[in-house]
Order: sequence, then structure tokens, then C-alpha cells
Amino acid sequence: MFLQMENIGKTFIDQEKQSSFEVFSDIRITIPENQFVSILGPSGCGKSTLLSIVAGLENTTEGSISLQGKEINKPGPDRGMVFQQPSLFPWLDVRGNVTFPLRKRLSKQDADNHADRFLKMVQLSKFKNHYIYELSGGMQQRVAIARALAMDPKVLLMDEPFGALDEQTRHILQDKLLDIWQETQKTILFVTHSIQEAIKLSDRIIVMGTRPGRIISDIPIDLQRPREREDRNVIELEQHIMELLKIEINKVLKEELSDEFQHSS
Ligand SMILES: Nc1ncnc2c1ncn2[C@@H]1O[C@H](COP(=O)(O)OP(=O)(O)OP(=O)(O)O)[C@@H](O)[C@H]1O
Repeated sequence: MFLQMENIGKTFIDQEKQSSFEVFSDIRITIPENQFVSILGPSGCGKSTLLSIVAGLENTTEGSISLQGKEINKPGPDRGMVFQQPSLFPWLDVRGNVTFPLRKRLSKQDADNHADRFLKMVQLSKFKNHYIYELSGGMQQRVAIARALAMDPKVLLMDEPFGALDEQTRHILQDKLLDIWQETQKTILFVTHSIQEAIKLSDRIIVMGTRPGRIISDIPIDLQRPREREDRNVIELEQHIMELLKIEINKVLKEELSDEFQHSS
């Protein structure tokens, strides 16, 4: 299998407090090449941690993870990451941000040409000489996507990439991302809090539960794209996922409220 997570577990250890916290255990996911997979789950279930493990930014404490049979234990150019905050360099212009990671392996001319191809893909050609502060949030996120794509990763890891954007921009970027995905044939692992976003974009939705973090459902989405919110199948799917998540979110709220009660009494 292309991307394989075998019985992954993650426990954070706090040396100072001599305590440990198990985020999740026994996560098994196999993802074929070119699949668009979204991960949904209540806050704290470990979605970002899981993505960081695939990125190689965090290690697993149990199990193993491999891409095309090669074990992942550090970051690599075969995986590109896009975060909620685009984390761009303010002292570089748009093109400079995209070429930055390419500088080591390409001449300036080649890096510029390469960057221009991806800036065209995210429709920012006209802005290549602009500085980051001159761009809207949606445009900045498009720069971050172009930068990740320019590395030609096999897998694109996206952690709530549109979470900080207004709804209109979010819809436009979702459509753009689908176009890019179809054009580049990347495998995408996409973390979101939005059920609608996950349904609109994905081939498959993995729903995680919490305390402890685990997979509670793995749902293939066979509906034709574009998917309209008003479509009966979309509405039914949305309700089904909402029910699954409601149980988990209520569990978290109950625990948090009882903690609060114990601390205040
Ligand atoms: N470096 C760390 N050290 C200790 N605990 C951590 C660390 N990183 C994350 N955690 C804890 O692990 C749990 C999972 O965090 P994570 O950010 O992966 O969840 P999430 O599902 O992405 O949440 P959200 O939807 O709110 O972004 C949380 O309880 C968090 O506090």
C-alpha cells in the first residue's frame, strides 16, 4: 500500500511533571496513491499529531508508518505540509517564498521557472513580485500551497488549511484544491473541523473519536463531484457524521465539566 500506518500510538511524556498523556493508540490506516482523505474528529483527538507523524515532525511511540514501503521517521521532500497559518517569510516576495526550499537543488533561473508554474496553478502569477503583507489571507494560503507543491511531494498534508478564512474564500479555495488535486494526482491527507468541507472534497473520510483517540469510522464517499450541499445523499452523510461526532464531543464536554466541578468544589 502507498501510505501505511500500522498500529500507530503516540504518548507525550512530560519529564518535569513526570506524567504521560496517551493521545491515541492502535491507529491503522492504509491509503492508496492519489486518494483524497479527510480526517474529522473532536478537538484534542490527535488529528494534528497524526499529521505531524506522517510529516515526520513527531515520532510514534508505538507502531510504524511507511510511504511506498520506506519507513517514515523524519521529514522528507516526499511529504509537503500546509498549516492553518501559512507561515511565509515576510522579507521575501511571493516567488521568493516558493523558491526558498528549492534553492539548494536548483539554479535561480530554474527555481524561478519552477515556482512560476505552481504560482500559475494557484492563480497568483500576477502577484509573484508582491510581498506577503500585500496579500489577503486566501492569497497567502495559495502561496503556501504553491510552495508545498513546488517540492513535488508524493503526499500533501493539510492541517485545517482553510480554517482561518472567510466562507466565500474557503469555497473558492476548496474548488481550486480539487482542480489541483485532479491535475497533479497527489495523495492528500486533509484535517478539518468542517463536515461539509470533508464531504465536498474527499474520496474517504476517517472519523476519529477521543479519550483515547481512535478511529471510529472510515467512510468511503462515492458521490459524484461537484457535490452540492442540497443533494439528499450529501445531507444524509452529513447527518450521519454529525451523529458520530456528537457522541464524542458530548463525552469531552462531560469530562471537562466534571473536571471543572471537581476543581471548583
Ligand atoms: N507536544 C506536545 N506535548 C504534550 N501534549 C501535546 C503535544 N502536542 C499535542 N499534545 C496534546 O495531544 C492532544 C492531541 O492534540 P492535537 O493537536 O493532535 O489534537 P487535534 O485533534 O488536532 O485538536 P484540534 O482539533 O483542537 O486542533 C491534545 O490533548 C494536546 O494537548
